[in-house]
Amino acid sequence: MINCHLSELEEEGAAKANLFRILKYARPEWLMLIFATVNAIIQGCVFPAFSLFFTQIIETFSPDLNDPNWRDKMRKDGHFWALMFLVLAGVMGITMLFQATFYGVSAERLTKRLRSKVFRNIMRMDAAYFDNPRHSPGKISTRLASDVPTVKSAIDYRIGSVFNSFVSVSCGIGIAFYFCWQMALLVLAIFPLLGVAQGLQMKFLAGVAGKDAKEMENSGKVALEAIENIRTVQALTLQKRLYYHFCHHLDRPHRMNRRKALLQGLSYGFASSIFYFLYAASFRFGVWLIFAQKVNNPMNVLRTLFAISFTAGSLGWASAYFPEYAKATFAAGLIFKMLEEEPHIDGMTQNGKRPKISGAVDLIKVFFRYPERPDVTILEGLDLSVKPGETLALVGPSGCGKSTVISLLERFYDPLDGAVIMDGEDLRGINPTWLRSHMALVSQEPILFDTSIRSNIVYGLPEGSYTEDQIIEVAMKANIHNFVSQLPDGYETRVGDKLVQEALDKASEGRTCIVVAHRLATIVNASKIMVVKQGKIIEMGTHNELMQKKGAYWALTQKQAIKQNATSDQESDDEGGAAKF
Ligand SMILES: Nc1ncnc2c1ncn2[C@@H]1O[C@H](COP(=O)(O)OP(=O)(O)OP(=O)(O)O)[C@@H](O)[C@H]1O
Repeated sequence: MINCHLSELEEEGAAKANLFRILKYARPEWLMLIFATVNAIIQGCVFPAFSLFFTQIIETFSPDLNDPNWRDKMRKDGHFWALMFLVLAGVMGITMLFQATFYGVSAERLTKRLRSKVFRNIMRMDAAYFDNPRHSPGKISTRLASDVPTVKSAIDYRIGSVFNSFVSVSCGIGIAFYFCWQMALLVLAIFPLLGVAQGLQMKFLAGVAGKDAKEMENSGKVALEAIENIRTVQALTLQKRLYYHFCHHLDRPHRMNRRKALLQGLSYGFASSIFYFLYAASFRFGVWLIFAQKVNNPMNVLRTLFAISFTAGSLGWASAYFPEYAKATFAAGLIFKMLEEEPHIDGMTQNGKRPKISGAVDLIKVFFRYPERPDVTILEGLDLSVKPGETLALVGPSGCGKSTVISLLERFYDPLDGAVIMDGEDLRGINPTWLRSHMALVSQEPILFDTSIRSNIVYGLPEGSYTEDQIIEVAMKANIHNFVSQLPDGYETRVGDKLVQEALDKASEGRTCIVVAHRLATIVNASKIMVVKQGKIIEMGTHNELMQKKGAYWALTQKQAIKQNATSDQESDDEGGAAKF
């Protein structure tokens, strides 16, 4: 997991973020975090207090039976210390409640803010950003879905246990040295052994788990491939061979699991016996200290021992925070890098001019390469000019750069050299939202069949398998029923690219129109036709002019006529190669 994040960080050119950077993003939650931390600190005092109270209870229940008032004393002390435990219960409950709530709420608020900020920043990005495979939809959605929530574990309730345990252990050590420093030194010398034993155990288990997972993955791969290609497997009678192959891969991880069980047992046994060894050594030493008259109150030996051993347990909870924190720093590194990324063309900026747009378009000596294909020049000094209200058709072989011209006009990309000018203004100076709101981009692929609306809805269904009501229900769900009902022919209105062309012709009245046409029949009436080849305009004129010229355009029309004849039997000809050059 960590290795995978490390390589991702390198790929993204990001660095691990630390707690302070994460906290910087959690600024609005600071007050809540401080309040939760104060509670964690107060809670940290509960265990040291408990260790002291515990000794007092032992003392209360070991009365001096020669004292005639021992019953009264025990009753009084018993009630008092019971009350003290009640106080601890209250403090523990309240501090836990506040900690869990306020750390939890802060973590959720941070996650929500980060998620929306990351998404907003993604929305600002330009087309080149999305062309990059590192920003594929899968990667971006993983960042939003899993990496953002991982960041929150740096400031959720687990961080409370770190403060809590720090306070707890410090107070425990303080109490221990206060009551019997010799004993404190001994206990502190032995305690790290317990930590070492547990640490070794964790490390050893993690190591084995890594190799194990890899082996298991191999056997899983065999199973997956075999099942996916079961027909081939059966046809070639490979079942037996695959079975042995699968078992072979299983063998190693399961053998390791058995070994792991034994080693796990050994390390658990070792770690837990160390705990009692600590007590054994401490009591033995305590007795020696008392008889050597180094301690005058025997109870102080217990106070010292309990102070450290009761508080040290909290270190275990605190240690649960660090692996989560490590993951959070990686995830935060990736997320913060995404937040810091600045688009070359900011799709949501408020900056830029908002000139009156009448639709005069000029491309002046435009050079362009896609950032993801820097070695291929798509446009090589392309010049183009359209007056307001004119219709310009771009024709040319597939891949010659027609759609690229549209992308530059929409300012999805900026040219490498030259300029795209709208009404005398370089696009780079115009506010992108303003620019785009004055344009309509209509896809060239018709998505409807050239028949009635009714037939489009029931397309492919056998006659009689649907009712009139069902057709209307579907149209209502698609929110087109009202629109369709208002048409003169209602559900019998013919749709399809003929109608689409009509609608486009109407919509383009009085507007500048740049058409990337695959079917030349659709552009015969264009005010200007330009033929693009190898990133340049090689021919320009009206349909009649270009036909008379008998050049590249004429050649294209001839090619299309031949192809169209060849495919005339097909119902839909638009996407069927014939229309494409
Ligand atoms: N985002 C991109 N990144 C890299 N290369 C691209 C990108 N978009 C298009 N291209 C390549 O740029 C060249 C020009 O593409 P463009 O879409 O402008 O051609 P076209 O003339 O519109 O083609 P068609 O008639 O097939 O739609 C093609 O080789 C295409 O593969």
